[in-house]
Amino acid sequence: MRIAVSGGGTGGHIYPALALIREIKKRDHKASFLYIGTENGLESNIVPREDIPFKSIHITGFKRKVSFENVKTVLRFLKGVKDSKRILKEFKPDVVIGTGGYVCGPVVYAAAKLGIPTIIHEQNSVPGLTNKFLSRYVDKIAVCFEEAKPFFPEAKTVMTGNPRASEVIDYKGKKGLVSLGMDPNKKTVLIFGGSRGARPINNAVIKVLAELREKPYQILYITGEVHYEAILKEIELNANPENVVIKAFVHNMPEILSGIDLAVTRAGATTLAELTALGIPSILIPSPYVTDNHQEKNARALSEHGAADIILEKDLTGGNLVQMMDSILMDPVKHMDMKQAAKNKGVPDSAERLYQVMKELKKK
Ligand SMILES: CC(=O)N[C@H]1[C@@H](OP(=O)(O)OP(=O)(O)OC[C@H]2O[C@@H](n3ccc(=O)[nH]c3=O)[C@H](O)[C@@H]2O)O[C@H](CO)[C@@H](O)[C@@H]1O
Repeated sequence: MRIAVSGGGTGGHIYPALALIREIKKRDHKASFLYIGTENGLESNIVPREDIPFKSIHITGFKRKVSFENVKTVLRFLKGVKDSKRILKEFKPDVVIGTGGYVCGPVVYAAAKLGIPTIIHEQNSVPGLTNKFLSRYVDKIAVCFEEAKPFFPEAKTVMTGNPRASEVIDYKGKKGLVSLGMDPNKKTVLIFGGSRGARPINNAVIKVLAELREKPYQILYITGEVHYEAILKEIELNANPENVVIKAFVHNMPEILSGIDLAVTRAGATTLAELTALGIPSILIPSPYVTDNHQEKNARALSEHGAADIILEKDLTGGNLVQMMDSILMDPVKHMDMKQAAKNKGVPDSAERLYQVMKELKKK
């Protein structure tokens, strides 16, 4: 099968696409792939590491307010459609799949207009603008939350889950933590603010760094690439406790996740798919800056089942974060219950489900 994939901007849209490609490679050795992204999204850094052919188009997202920028965006969209058509005609895919981010708009729209079978993958409980727009033109819409279904035409929509769930369950043990110099015999908390990091989470963590030194657990704290240098400068004064390892970004997240006991994070949908597939309890601090507040809805879909605790950003302090981490890690019964509840929400066979949808589309 020849498959063109498009998804970008942030990790939450890129990693599901890569996980799907990885799954298909295992099952169809002859499959070939083309990834279409932008030069300024995280995809231009992440995808080439995976040895997948990468082409870029130039496109920007719509501003929600009326502005002249939007006129330029429409022009760029039309140019993006033209460029996508040229790339697609050359590659001749059997199926085109979009995994979110505004780059998918022109690519998947162009594919639909060329009569190529198309799918969009919506990771969130509330769809973004691009997927709402594309849902009219595509053949299938794959979703990860029951809550997302009502936003799309029923006949086209299918529940697959997020392929990243299938990728992370292939990793076992604490090799990833040990490679960072961490102790495999200690309980571990992973703190990160999604794929780009989150300043409010960083602010809260920095304030309690010294206090964390006394804890019987260790912490892997990922700041996000753009915040890293500033954070290091800020904590020079406090000195970094030995049980806290600080990184800007890790490229081997599945290897890390298999070894952790608790995650403190934003409520990005791909992160949640990973945590639930592995049955990892979490403290979620949803970003309030996303479309339709979808992260809080993602988070509630877990917390309502006991799989996660939520701290809203407006209530976040270093103090209540540490208190909540302690209350989960120091209470084995609560920890076990949350693990089980998280696992119950996981969809570990997502990649296979999505691949089936693609195969059926190709047959038609
Ligand atoms: C601000 C914004 O618009 N965020 C959206 C974006 O989030 P974002 O890109 O942060 O997405 P997620 O939290 O869903 O996924 C982050 C991904 O990056 C990986 N990772 C993270 C840190 C690191 O050091 N290494 C690493 O590999 C995680 O394991 C995960 O696979 O896409 C998500 C999925 O559509 C949405 O739910 C989020 O609302």
